[in-house]
Amino acid sequence: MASKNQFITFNNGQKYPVVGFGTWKSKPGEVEEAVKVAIDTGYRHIDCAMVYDNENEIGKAIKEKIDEGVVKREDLFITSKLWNTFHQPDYVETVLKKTLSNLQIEYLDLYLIHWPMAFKEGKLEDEWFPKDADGVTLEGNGSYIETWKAMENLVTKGLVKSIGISNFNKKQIENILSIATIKPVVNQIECHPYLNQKKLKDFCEQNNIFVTAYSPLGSPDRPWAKPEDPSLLEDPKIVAIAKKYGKTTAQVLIKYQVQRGIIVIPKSVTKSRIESNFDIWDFVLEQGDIDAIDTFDCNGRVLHLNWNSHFKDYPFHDEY
Ligand SMILES: NC(=O)C1=CN([C@@H]2O[C@H](COP(=O)(O)OP(=O)(O)OC[C@H]3O[C@@H](n4cnc5c(N)ncnc54)[C@H](OP(=O)(O)O)[C@@H]3O)[C@@H](O)[C@H]2O)C=CC1
Ligand SMILES: CC(=O)C(C)=O
Repeated sequence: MASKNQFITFNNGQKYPVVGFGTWKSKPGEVEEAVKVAIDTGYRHIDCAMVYDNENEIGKAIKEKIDEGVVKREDLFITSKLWNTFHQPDYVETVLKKTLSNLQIEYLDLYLIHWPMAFKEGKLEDEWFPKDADGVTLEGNGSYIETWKAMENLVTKGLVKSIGISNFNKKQIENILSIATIKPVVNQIECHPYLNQKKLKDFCEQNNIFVTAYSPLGSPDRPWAKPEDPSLLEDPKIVAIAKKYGKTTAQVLIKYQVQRGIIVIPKSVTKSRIESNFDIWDFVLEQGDIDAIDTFDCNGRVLHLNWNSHFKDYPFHDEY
């Protein structure tokens, strides 16, 4: 199994592995083993979030691999995200420290504001999705601008190496850039052939911000998926391209992002898939195939969280 990876360089000089390992929906009981397999396979970039409710187990896997001597802490690139109930600036450091303690590490390589929108402010023991009696998600007073200032303090204190954003649209990025002392290094967004994010990617690149593609395989295990939804992994056009290279559709979907200069974080808890998703270094998609895949865009967003579309900072009303 090839264990090489490509690295990109953020606007602050930090190098980061292009292919990372997703952990949303990886359940306690399976995620520890999955992260160990990932590290053994050669992944060094692990994408976490407090809201995934599994950082404790990921921390155990990381500690075990460091204790075994398989990796050193400085070989790993660990990302986590500040959840929407924690946009109050005074609380940001406390929440980050809880993530560090769950992951059993002293610093994060990258910390993201998970969404621009603020939910009703909470504490660590509270609900991740606070709702009223009718089940409607409650908006908070937090502002991502104030949150960003608190994120900058984490860099100054050495608790995180880089900071970034996730699910931000163009206008929201402009708002951050207009007040930032420390600029975001990435915007982590949904990105795959059905939603290739060309315009937002171009805008991010013009501002020296990398895009990280989440749900690069179309997130088939998202909790709200319906049997009749289109399946990216089984799309005959992508299957045909995969056959041409003798690769799996997942390998083509991952390599498509790498060749576009996009960081990509596929998730799996299946050993053979964890390994094959990382085994993408021995082929190059021809430009004609990349151009063809670019035409599959159909604004096919799967992670719209549209039950929050009444929030002032809901990001998906704008074109991009
Ligand atoms: N910032 C944000 O708001 C968000 C961030 N993310 C991050 O991005 C990561 C990836 O996105 P995610 O939504 O999980 O979905 P992905 O697009 O990575 O798809 C994961 C699904 O694909 C399956 N799969 C993985 N590899 C293969 C393969 N080779 N062949 C067939 N099926 C495969 C997995 O199954 P199995 O596990 O059973 O092998 C799982 O069901 C997340 O885990 C998370 O870390 C995701 C959503 C939002
Ligand atoms: C999966 C995820 O990151 C969400 C729902 O924000």
